Formats: sequence, structure tokens, C-alpha cells
Amino acid sequence: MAGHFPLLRAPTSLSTRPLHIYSFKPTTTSFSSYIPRQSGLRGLSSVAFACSNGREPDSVDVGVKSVERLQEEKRRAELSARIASWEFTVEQSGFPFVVMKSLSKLGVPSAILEFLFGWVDAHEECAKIPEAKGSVSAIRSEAFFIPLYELYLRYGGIFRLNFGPKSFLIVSDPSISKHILRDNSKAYSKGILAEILEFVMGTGLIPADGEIWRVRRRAIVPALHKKYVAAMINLFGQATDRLCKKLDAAASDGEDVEMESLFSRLTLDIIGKAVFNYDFDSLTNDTGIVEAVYTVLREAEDRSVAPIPIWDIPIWKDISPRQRKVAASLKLINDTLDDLIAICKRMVDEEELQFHEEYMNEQDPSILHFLLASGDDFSSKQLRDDLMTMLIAGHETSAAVLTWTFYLLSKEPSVMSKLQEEVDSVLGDQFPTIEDMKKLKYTTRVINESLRLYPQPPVLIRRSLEDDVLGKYPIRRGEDIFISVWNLHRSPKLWDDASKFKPERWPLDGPNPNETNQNFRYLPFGGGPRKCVGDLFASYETVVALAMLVRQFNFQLAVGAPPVEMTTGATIHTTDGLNMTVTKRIKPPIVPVLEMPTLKMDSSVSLLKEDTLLCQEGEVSSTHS
Ligand code: HEM
Repeated sequence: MAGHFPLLRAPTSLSTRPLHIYSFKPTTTSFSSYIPRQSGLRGLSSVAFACSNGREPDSVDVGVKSVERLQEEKRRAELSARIASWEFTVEQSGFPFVVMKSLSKLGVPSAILEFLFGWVDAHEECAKIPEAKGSVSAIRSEAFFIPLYELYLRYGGIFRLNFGPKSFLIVSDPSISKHILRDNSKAYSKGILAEILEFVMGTGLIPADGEIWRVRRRAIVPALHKKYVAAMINLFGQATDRLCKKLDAAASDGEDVEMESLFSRLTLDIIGKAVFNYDFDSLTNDTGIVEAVYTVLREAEDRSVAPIPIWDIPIWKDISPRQRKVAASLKLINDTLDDLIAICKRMVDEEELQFHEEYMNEQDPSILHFLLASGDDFSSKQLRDDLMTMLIAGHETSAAVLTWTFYLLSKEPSVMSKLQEEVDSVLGDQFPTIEDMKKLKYTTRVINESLRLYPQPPVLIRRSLEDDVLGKYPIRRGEDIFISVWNLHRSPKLWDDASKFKPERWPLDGPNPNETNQNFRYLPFGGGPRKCVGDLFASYETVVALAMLVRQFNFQLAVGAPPVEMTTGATIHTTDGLNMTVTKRIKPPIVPVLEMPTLKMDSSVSLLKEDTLLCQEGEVSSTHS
């Protein structure tokens, strides 16, 4: 999300997208990056991550797709070659640069050039940030962070990208990221992000800056205390159980399922209950409010790529049917939130519970209830902004994590087997509990690794509020900056086998990886004061859903489905959904364990020890720690 920005990618139309099951129906999900079209950054090139399930598709459509894919790969290779040949470089003056470019054209490898000319650069009095310029001919509408990766390999951990009059600093260096996000975070705001999200999130926590952000963060973080998150485990289990029932029916009927939209609905149902005690029940129904939520999400995404902000023209709001629909959807959501706030206020007035640090109403443990009970002084508009922000922040991100985790697992059956083995032994037939979270170590590593390969969102956005120095480069106030988490997480300089899905890279007996213990090369939840407030919530949510689903089913990419390609909204989405064949698992028979009283005592002693160890080492990082 949106820390979660570029925001928003919602199923294009709930009515055009059947609720849960269909076979290879293209899902009208053309996601675009949030990067404003006028910036010229969108779709610098395109990339298709073809999926193959090891079986040959046979339809004509699929044949056409394969040709398109080959063309795409060719285009991509051409673009890589053009980037590698410095074609996009903005000429910098000076003898060293001219020599470097000439040597590069003669085929001298970039590692040698870096070695030779890095030294020269380091000794210049006022180093200049390497500059590249966007090429109109290379612009397409696909995932923008892929060409940024190619440019990073060519230009390094910080470079300037120019598009016409606009320019952006692209940062892919751990220590510069740490400087911006943590060490000098006060000198940076959310910039473009705040401007685009204003209509839907107002001054909610994600777009807010300065004093408003400080006050709201201080009010909201305590609401996600450990007891609350533990109580949410039940909710995660129940919601996932509903999804399991749907999959069970699909498996019995032999129908394939589109998992991305199912995950979107699962996480919407969860976040509605968790944040304001509202059951969207979107896994079962397409009610007006669910459609309203998606209308607003889609609008935010579209605004982020529109060439002219026509929605700002007063008369346009009244005559455009689309803008009228957006306004009506926002009104419906706001009215619903106002009702929920009123109901909750009455509950708080009537209850006799004393407010304290780990306050929680068992009947309604929602964040809204905590905020109202805390007696904080804020307007209902601010409260609505906060609720809306968390709804969006906690919905698309978790759904995207689950989508890409299942995609990755479909490619690595050995990881899936290991995962199922752990889940069987830890959960048996029970619903997951908070104690299980510490024991599901490999499951957690699978999520950690999925977040490395598919960070949600793939870039973080900032704007400098004052002059600063990034690495060795001075920068001016007002610079728009993209920290590419995608580049950091996939850099061959920072990781062995960077592009391989390898949960084993994170030792089971080691700490849960986070930005601090990975020194800012790994930023699944951002870092510094603006780190995600829902990190622990989201970790448990995705672990519970993953564990319950793989316990009951096997998942394979559906035969003949469109290839799984990437595109961006708030998070990384698929272009045509994640179509899977789901089959019920046949588990091996449970072998009864012989009761041996004398040995029993010994084993319980060692079990206790192991549990203690797991508690200490298996903790999932939390903003609240
Ligand atoms: C796997 C799921 C999630 C991922 C990957 C994720 C990721 C992130 C990231 C990277 C940021 C930092 C953005 C930045 O620095 O610009 C962030 C911020 C935020 N996240 Fe999440 N998030 C997830 C789930 C959640 C959930 C479940 C909630 C709410 C319950 C939530 C609420 C927020 C909020 C309010 C912020 C803004 C914090 C601030 O600016 O002070 N997120 N998230």
C-alpha cells in the first residue's frame, strides 16, 4: 500500500468480474502506475514475466500470446541494450566522462569503468548526480519499475531521470535510503503522493505530513497493540475459512479460480472488521458499499495517471457521469463511516471499561473503538480520513502479497512441500492461534521472501523539503524522489541469487528480517518514523491465510491461462489475474503416537525449552516493539 502508493488497483468493475470463479476470462484489469502520465515516467518500457506450468498450451489465443511475449522479450532486450550503451545518458561535461563513454562503446565492462572512474568522481569537488533522460519512443504502459531496474544497473544507486521539464531522483542504495527514511526523515515529505490521495484520504496518516501526521501517528499506533493483533488472529482464521469453503466448492466442481480477486475480497473483509467493525462480506456479496470502495480506489489510480486534472474543474464534477459516480461512492462510504462512528460512540458511552494501554472491547476490538475510547480530541472528518486510509493501506497490500506468494509457490513445488509439512505439523486440523505464529517459522520465511521479490509498493515516494546531501551528491529543496524498493530487494550487489525465490536465505533460527537487521537493503514495511503501522498485523494475516489455504489445497497455475504478467497500481498486480487449479489435498494418514509414561516427562521438558526458544527468536518485528 500506499505507504502504499502508487495507490490503488482495484478490480476494474465488480459487476464485470464474477465473484470468485471463472475460467480464463480476461479480467479487464489494466493497471497503471501511479506515476503521473505527464511525468513521462510511466511505462518506460514493458516487461512480461511469463508463467509456465510446464504444460504446453494449445489454443490459438495462447499462441498469439506467446508471439506477443516473444516480441515483448525482444523489445525488452533492445531497451536493455540501449540503456547499457548509455543512450539515455544526459551528457556531462569533463574529460573523464567522455573517456568513460568512449571506452564503454568499445566494450569495456562497466565493472572496470566503475573502478576507474568512481575514483575520479570521488575526487571531484562537487560531484554531479548521473543523469538519464526518458525516451518517448520507449514509453509504454507497463510496470515502470522494471526499466528503473535496468537504469539502476547502468547508473548506480542514485541517478536523476529527466522527462521533459520534469526530473526525478531514483534511489536504490541502502545507505541513502536510510538517510532519507530514517536519519534525516524530517527533511522529506510525501510530495506527489499526498497531492493525488487528498480526495480520498484527506489528511489520513499516509498522505499527512508535519504536525498533523505526528499527532495522528501518536493516536493510531497504540491502537494496534499486541493484545489487539492477537485478537485479530481469530478474525483472519474465520475469514480464510470462508475462502476455503469457496475453494472447496470450486475444487469439487473442477472449476479454476482467479485468486487475485479472491485475495482482494478476503483482505477487504478482514480490514473492514479490524478497522471499524464492518462486515463487507465481499467474498459472498457484491453490495453497494463494496462497489463504492472499488470505485473510489479505481478513481484514485486513474487520477494518478491522468494528463490533466479535469476533476478540479468545478463544472466537470457536476456534469461528468463518472465524477458523479465517484462523488456518490464517496458519499456512501462517508455516510457508512459516520453511522459506524455513531454506533461505536454509543457503545463507548455505555461501557464501563476503563481505558488503558492494552484497552480492547472483546465484542468490538476494532481500531475505531480504541480511538473513540481513548477520548482523543479529533474531528469526525479526521477520524474518517484515518479509517479510510487504513482501509486502503491494509487491503491492497496484503492481497498483493498473497497473490505473488501463490504465484511463486506454483513455480517451486519443493518449497510448497516443505511449507505444507510445517503447516500440517504445527496446525493439525485446528484454527491457527497466536502461539502458532511463533511456530510457523518456515511459513513466515516464505512471506518474507515473497515480500523481497514483490515488495508492496515497489517504490516509496518522497519530496525534499530542504537542501540536503545524498551520498556524495548535494541536492536542492523540492526534488521528487523515488526510493526503488524493487531495486534494493533485487540488486545483485546486495543479494546472492537475487532473483531466486529462496525462503532458506532467511535462517529459521535467526531473527525475523526487517530494515534494521538488514541495514536498509530490505524494506518490506518501509523504515524510520513512517514505517508501516500494520506490519505485525499484516505478517500474521498473510501467514494465517497462507497456512490455512495450503493445508487444505494444492494450487497449480491453470492450464491455458494467460501468462502471469506484472503491472502496477498501488501495489504490483497481475495483468490478467492469477488463474489457478485448486485440488483438495489428500493428507497421509496420521500415525498414532505410543504413550510411554516414563519418556513423556522428558519430552515435555524439552518441548518447553524449545517453546521458550521459539518465543524469543521467532518474534515478528513490530512497530510497537
Ligand atoms: C503486507 C501488507 C502491508 C505492506 C507490505 C505494507 C507496507 C507499507 C509500507 C512500505 C509503508 C511505508 C510507506 C512509506 O514510507 O512511504 C506503509 C505505511 C503504512 N501502512 Fe502499511 N503495509 C501493509 C499492511 C498494512 C496494514 C494491514 C495497515 C493497517 C492496519 C497498514 C497501515 C499503514 C499506514 C497507516 C501507513 C502510513 C504510516 C505513516 O506514514 O506514518 N499497512 N505500509
